[in-house]
Amino acid sequence: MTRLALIRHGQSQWNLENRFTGWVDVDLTEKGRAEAHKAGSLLKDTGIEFSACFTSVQKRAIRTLWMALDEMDRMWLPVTRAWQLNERHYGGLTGLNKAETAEKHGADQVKVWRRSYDIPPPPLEKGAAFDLSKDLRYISLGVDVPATESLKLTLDRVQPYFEAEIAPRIESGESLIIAAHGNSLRALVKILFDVSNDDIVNVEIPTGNPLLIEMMDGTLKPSSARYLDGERATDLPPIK
Ligand SMILES: O=C(O)[C@H](O)COP(=O)(O)O
Repeated sequence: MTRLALIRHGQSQWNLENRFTGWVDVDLTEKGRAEAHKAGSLLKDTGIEFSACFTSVQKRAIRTLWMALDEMDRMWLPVTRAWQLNERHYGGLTGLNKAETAEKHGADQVKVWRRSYDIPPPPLEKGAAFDLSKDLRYISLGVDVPATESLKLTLDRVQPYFEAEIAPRIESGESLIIAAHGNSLRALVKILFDVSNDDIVNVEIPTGNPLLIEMMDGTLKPSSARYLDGERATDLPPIK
């Protein structure tokens, strides 16, 4: 049986402050670190041997993976860091408080920006605060930092990477871990569970709670899926 474990990073400092984060490289809170440790403990209890891990180039996901692997006593596993697994870029909303933004623009508009499939937040102005186009990691990777991303634009960078680098290894029978972000994982869930553009609005990924997906051998088709921390589980799309 091939498994894929998806882990959204533990609570971040800006999750705690309820601020739109996107590509800003905030770290985990103490609660987020505890969530990462618990994620590792839950994965260890499954007894599953994973062969490799993938994460983003953002420290909240990288550190979550490190701490989970530490709990699993598997820190030696290969880890690939890919910008394609970064959180969705929140554009001009980056750094703003989500509640204040809802007061200013209306809760419905914020829900559209946060959870709709193809409507991006307003773009971030070049040179504005949180403009990461001069960030050394993206310059060294030759990445053109987006001004904003809808979930569709996020999926348009996640999917090719997943299909090129991760899917073939799952199809060959490897069990893998992906530690990433709320919206880059929503993109992956949309792909794996064939979720419609309308239904993806209702998919939420909890922090630091491994989503363990069992795949039909040799395929990318989920046969079962569950969050390992049942008390913090959110609704999953149906398996078709
Ligand atoms: O980027 C962020 O603000 C969070 O990591 C995800 O935010 P969201 O749940 O509002 O999409």
